[in-house]
Amino acid sequence: QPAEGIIGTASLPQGLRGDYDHALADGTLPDAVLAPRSASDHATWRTLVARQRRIFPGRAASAWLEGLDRLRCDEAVPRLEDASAILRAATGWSLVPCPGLLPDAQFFGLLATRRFPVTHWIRRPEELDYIVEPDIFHDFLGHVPLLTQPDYAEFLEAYGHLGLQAEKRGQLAPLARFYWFMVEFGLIAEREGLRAYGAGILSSRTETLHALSGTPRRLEFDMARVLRSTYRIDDVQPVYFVIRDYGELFAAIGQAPKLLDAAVRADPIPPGGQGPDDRAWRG
Ligand SMILES: C[C@H](O)[C@H](O)C1=Nc2c(nc(N)[nH]c2=O)NC1
Ligand SMILES: [Fe+3]
Repeated sequence: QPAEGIIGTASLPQGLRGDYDHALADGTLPDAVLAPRSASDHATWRTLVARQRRIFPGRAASAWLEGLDRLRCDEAVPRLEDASAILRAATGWSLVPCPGLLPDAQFFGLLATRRFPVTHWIRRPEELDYIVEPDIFHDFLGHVPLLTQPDYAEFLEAYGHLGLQAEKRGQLAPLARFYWFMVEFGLIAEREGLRAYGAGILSSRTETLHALSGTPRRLEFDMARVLRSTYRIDDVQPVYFVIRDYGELFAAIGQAPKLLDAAVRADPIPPGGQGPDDRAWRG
């Protein structure tokens, strides 16, 4: 059973790519140590963006697509300071370079100060379809566009604060599940139809096609259900949760303190399993 969520550095998977030796106490990388971009890096980036752009119409959430367009990042690996200038003006967020996956405490600490950590390295050309760890394509294209949307921006900061508290109370496993289903693999019901806003979906061609296909189950978002739902990290998701607006995520954070305790004690629901009162999303 793949491990759920990352608790402390100790459980950071071995052999992670990325320059952890030069990482600062808050998990970020100083500009001076950042490897320059090669022509092949920019070519890999352009190929990945162009491939996703072809399947975004009718699948990607409108606020996310507007954010992507505002970031003007189709032609080359983006410079974080350029994107940060746009984000600061929109929602006060900014981007910081990091070596890769960070221990939860550092990760939550950055989110709580409206700084989103973006992995510096980019996958190799022969890894276009799948990589295990997040690279700059997943972190930037997947997570950054929606940081221009005020409700979502407010929610992710609140999630950071909640994460710092939850760590003290040993409630990280259910909170990692919330991040997985509602930040990485979230769907939203828009007037024009069902759309994806999750970073793990929109940065993967396979998952984008699968999430909006007839195959997976889709349930109405329910915080208590999500906090009990375990997941596989090495395959497309069998079940997704659907929100109706980004304000629902911020409201759920408000509910979390009382639900986290119950979730820690409750039996986890296996990936793709049945919940006690699942409400299928009927569109
Ligand atoms: C918090 C979340 O559940 C998950 O464990 C983590 N995600 C990330 C992380 N670190 C980075 N850089 N990016 C993530 O998405 N550390 C922990
Ligand atoms: Fe991610």
